[in-house]
Amino acid sequence: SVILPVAQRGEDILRLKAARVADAEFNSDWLMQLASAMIATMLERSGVGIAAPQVYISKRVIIVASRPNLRYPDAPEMDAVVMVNPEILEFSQATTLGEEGCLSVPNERGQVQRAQSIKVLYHTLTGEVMESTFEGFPARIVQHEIDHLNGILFVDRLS
Ligand SMILES: O=C(CSC(=O)[C@H](Cc1ccccc1)CC(F)(F)F)c1ccccc1
Ligand SMILES: [Zn+2]
Repeated sequence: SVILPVAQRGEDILRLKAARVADAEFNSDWLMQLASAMIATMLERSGVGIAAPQVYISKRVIIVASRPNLRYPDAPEMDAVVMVNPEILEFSQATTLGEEGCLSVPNERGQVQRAQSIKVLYHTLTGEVMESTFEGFPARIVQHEIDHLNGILFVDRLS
């Protein structure tokens, strides 16, 4: 499906606080098409996540799709999870330092401190409310993507 352009560091869209998806938008063709275009764009750029502001849509939608990779060889293989209006309800006290990269900050990698596990409340594309716990690399991706919804880039958090 559609591959979208990805905003790069320095573009204002990446620094905005994204708007919540309105109830009327759930189950809409618009939201479905946005999610599938985000997934296609993420896969094309071989990412493990992506946030709507990165494709110039300032709305609170993220995709999380962990897979084993060079840096995290034992990362779980996950089907892409679409999270609408995600909120982190709990952060573990335990944190881990781990390498991150970003499709909006090419050619840069860095060590970021993140909570080892988190409890997230989010809506599915159909508006169903989900509450899930994530650990390790998937938890890291969720925190990285929710940062994008709040105008934060991983380079702002380099240790
Ligand atoms: O697949 C990537 C490319 S960067 C990436 O997939 C970002 C997600 C991400 C990678 C690594 C840690 C946390 C989040 C995607 C972004 F920028 F749209 F959010 C990768 C980079 C470093 C470590 C492991 C994997
Ligand atoms: Zn990023």
